[in-house]
Formats: sequence, C-alpha cells, structure tokens
Amino acid sequence: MTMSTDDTATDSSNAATEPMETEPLLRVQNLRTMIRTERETIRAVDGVDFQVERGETVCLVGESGSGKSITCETLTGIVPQPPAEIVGGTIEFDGEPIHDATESERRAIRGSRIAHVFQNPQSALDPVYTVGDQLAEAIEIHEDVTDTEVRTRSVDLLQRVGIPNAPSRIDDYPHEFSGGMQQRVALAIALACDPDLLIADEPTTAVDVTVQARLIELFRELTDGGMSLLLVTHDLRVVASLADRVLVMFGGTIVERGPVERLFDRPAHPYTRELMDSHDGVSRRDERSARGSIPADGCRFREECPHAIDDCGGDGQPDFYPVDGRDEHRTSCVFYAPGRDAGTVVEPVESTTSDHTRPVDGAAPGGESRD
Ligand SMILES: Nc1ncnc2c1ncn2[C@@H]1O[C@H](COP(=O)(O)OP(=O)(O)OP(=O)(O)O)[C@@H](O)[C@H]1O
Ligand code: NI
Repeated sequence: MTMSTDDTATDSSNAATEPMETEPLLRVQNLRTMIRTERETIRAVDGVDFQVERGETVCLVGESGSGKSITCETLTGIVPQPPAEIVGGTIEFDGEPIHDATESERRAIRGSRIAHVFQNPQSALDPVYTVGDQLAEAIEIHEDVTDTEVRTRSVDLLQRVGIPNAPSRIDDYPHEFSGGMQQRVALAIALACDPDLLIADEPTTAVDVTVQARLIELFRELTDGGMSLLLVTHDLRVVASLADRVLVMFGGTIVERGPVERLFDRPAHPYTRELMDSHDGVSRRDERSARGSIPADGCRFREECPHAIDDCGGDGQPDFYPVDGRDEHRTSCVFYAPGRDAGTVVEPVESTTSDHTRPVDGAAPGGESRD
C-alpha cells in the first residue's frame, strides 16, 4: 500500500535480518487520543493509521487544530496526560511494539532512536544548561568521544542548522536565542543522537528563506543517509521539496494519503482540494474558531463540504478508496467508493497546481529528487 523503498531493503546481506529490513520503520494503527477540557471532549486524534519506511519522508499537513502535533506527541508519548488521554492504537517501531512501553523505556528510545523536535521549542531546552552542555549530553549518550571531539561536533551541528557564530554561541544559554533559533538549537540537539526517525513539528515556520533552504538541504542529506522523517508543516512548498508521501489531516482523521506528486497533481478529497487552493493555509486557520465545531463522527469535513450527502455521516470516517484505481493514493471520501462518480467532487474546482505547491528550490518533488 505504501511507496516502495526497495533500495534499502535489498542492501541487506544477512538473510536472517531480511524480514526485519522490509518492515516499515514506524507503523501506527488506529491511534486515538482524546483531550478532555471542562467544556468538552475533543477527539484530537481519531483512528489514525500510517507508516514510515526507512529513509522515507512523510509530511503531515492540514489546518490548525487538525491534530498533527497531538499525533506526533502521542507517538513519542509526550502528550500531556491530562488533559489528553491516549485511548487506543498500536505503535510499532522497528518491528517492536512501543505503545505499551514504560516512561523510562520511551525516554530511552527518544534519546537514541527517535528524536522529536516540538512545535514549541522552549519545552525541549533546559534553561539552566548552556546549549553546548545539552549538545554534549546528547552526543555522549550515543558515543564515547573526547571532549574536543564533542565540541567540534557540537559546533558543526549548530552550523548545520543555521546558527551564525556557532563557535561562540555554543556557550550561550537557551534564553539568549530568539524563538526561531531555539527551535533550531533543539533540532541540533535532536540530531546529536543520530536518530533513525526524526519527528519535526513545523521546523521551517519561523525562519527566513535562507535558513529554510538550508534546513531543506539538511533534511535531504539526512534522509539520503537513511534517516526517516515525519515532518509537520503548513508550507506546501516545503512539502513539494521534501516529501515522498503526504498525509492530509482534518478533524483528527487522515482524509487522504499518497505519493507527493499524486497529491499535488490529483488532490481527491474535497478538503485536500480546498487546502491546495488556499494560499498558504493561513486564511482557513483564522476562520476555524468562528465556524464552530467539527462533527465527531462520519466525515469530519461534511459540514463544510460543498458535495456532502447523507452517506457522509455514520459512525466511523468513510473507508479509504483508491483514487484513479491506484492503491498507493487513497482518500476517505464516499464519492470514491466503487460505483460512485468521483467526478462530482473533482469538477467544480479548477486547476490546483499553483505557485505555492512548487518546491522551494525549484527541484522536482521529493520522490524524484532524492535519487
Ligand atoms: N492542551 C490542550 N488543551 C485543550 N485542547 C488542546 C490542547 N492541545 C491541543 N488541543 C486541541 O487538540 C486539537 C488538536 O491540536 P493539535 O495541536 O494537534 O493541532 P495541530 O494540527 O498541530 O495545529 P497547529 O497547526 O496549529 O499546530 C485541537 O482541537 C486543539 O485545540
Ligand atoms: Ni501543531
């Protein structure tokens, strides 16, 4: 069902490890996380399934409040409980279930194999230690190296994430950096442990175009080197530059999934089509609070969908149907069910490939440019 990464699978020379190598690095099934507030219970993540292959970049997109960050935080077990409550789902990492892991087991995985750069960087940085101390700690967990090597590597990491004057800034404390730089410092610390999977939540949002281009280049190098990347972003140009596959979220559910070229060329779900048509995803973000709540069942987009019919209701979200008969590109929309006319959904919206879906650096979309 997912894009093949056969090139990594066939590298294995040891036959005994072959079944492991063909496993996705991360497999998530039916992830469900509720948030209970005094006023209501929000189904922040409601039945999310996906996987990330080795060396693959998967982008998670969708409007503000759609559940992207809570999905990531549920994966690494750092979602604050309460107000959140993880009510279901299985998470397998490198073939091992980790959803039942104890807090200390999870911390061990987070410190070595999965790195998570939060949307809000302050929470990741320790205010009482210098950036250099925090980088050193992360490097030393992984490897036994001399102090000089640690220092050289720390400076290099800061330079790679675009921190100017890294050799002197390394001795600064987190509060001496701007918000945008703090997130990049957190990224440098995350990368210090040489993770197999990097989960990065909006890492390119508060940065200028030069730094953005540098980060895109860095992510490419890392995934070319075999790291997997789960990237949350609002910026469709970043998606076009980096993604192999895209997951579109709305109201705590994934509504469409597929290879990046397909998502941009043939967006299928009415919500995806609207997202691709919006200029930068910002206009819808501001409207959300004014438009009231999203249904907690059926298709979550139905109240706002120009094509909604009775079948869009029901208990669970609609099944995932192939788009144009392609298994790897699927959407949770009843109009794509066999025998239904998907043209109803597609027709009224005009061409959707516009400037903001072009890669930032003019390269071909991720899937092609990585080879
Ligand atoms: N601490 C919290 N208390 C109450 N509700 C919360 C809390 N954190 C998240 N939520 C709610 O959970 C839902 C999912 O939020 P989440 O942060 O995952 O969205 P997001 O897709 O990451 O949005 P953004 O693009 O703004 O970062 C939203 O309805 C949000 O309001
Ligand atoms: Ni978020």
